[in-house]
Amino acid sequence: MKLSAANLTVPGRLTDVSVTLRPGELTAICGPNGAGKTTLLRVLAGLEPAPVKLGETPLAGMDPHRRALQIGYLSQHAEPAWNLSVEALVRLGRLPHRTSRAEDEAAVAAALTALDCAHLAARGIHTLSGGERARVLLARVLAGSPQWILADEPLASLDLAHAAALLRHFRALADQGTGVVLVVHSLAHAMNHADRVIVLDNGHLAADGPPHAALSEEVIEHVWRVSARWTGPEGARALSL
Ligand SMILES: Nc1ncnc2c1ncn2[C@@H]1O[C@H](COP(=O)(O)OP(=O)(O)OP(=O)(O)O)[C@@H](O)[C@H]1O
Repeated sequence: MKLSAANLTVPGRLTDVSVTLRPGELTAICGPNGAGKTTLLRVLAGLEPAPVKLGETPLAGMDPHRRALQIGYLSQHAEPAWNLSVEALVRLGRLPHRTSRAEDEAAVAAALTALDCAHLAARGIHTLSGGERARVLLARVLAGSPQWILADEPLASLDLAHAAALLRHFRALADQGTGVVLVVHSLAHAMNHADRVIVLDNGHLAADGPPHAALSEEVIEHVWRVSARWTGPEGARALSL
């Protein structure tokens, strides 16, 4: 089912933004600081009142339990209040499901493994490094096996190897039909790994399309006010400033 918003306006934050996101695609949302990326992601996750639809059903009227099964959201500044063990925290991702204990445990184990967190399972979340904590919080989202994953800067605190592994995992999920929507600041990540890029500029939709078009040098100059050149082969492009 598509996730769509038509003529979305959040006063002072988004102006007349229309997007239709498709399952099975990896979509990157890019834009300068304050452009409205987090606001758009939160709205698409149903966390702020707005005319967003999943298929033909308005998110606002959807049963919260059903919505939680469909949409997994990772906040940019998630900070668990309690020092739960990593395993207990990731298990919270199973809360919307009414499945057997064995199924839940299998999903938790798979999510921990996918994010390279299995060795941290018994640790308290407050004892982890920033990057480890970021991986665990994303593992919690993955454990819920949502149809849509909306993640706000999931790569921001990951080292090179974990970022590469996570991008491969997102690609595999998208190829299996999950809708993956990521806020990213690295335009090279968006260019090389996304199927589609949405560019926001000061609350407005500046571009929406395949990466080579949405992140053309002209768009980058216009939106980021930076003169930059793409170099290197397709799939491994680098941005030279
Ligand atoms: N709760 C709020 N109330 C009022 N204004 C807000 C609120 N949250 C964000 N804003 C403003 O809305 C604009 C968009 O913010 P948003 O967090 O969506 O930007 P962003 O593109 O995610 O930025 P960044 O790259 O810095 O994380 C900014 O000008 C911000 O100051």
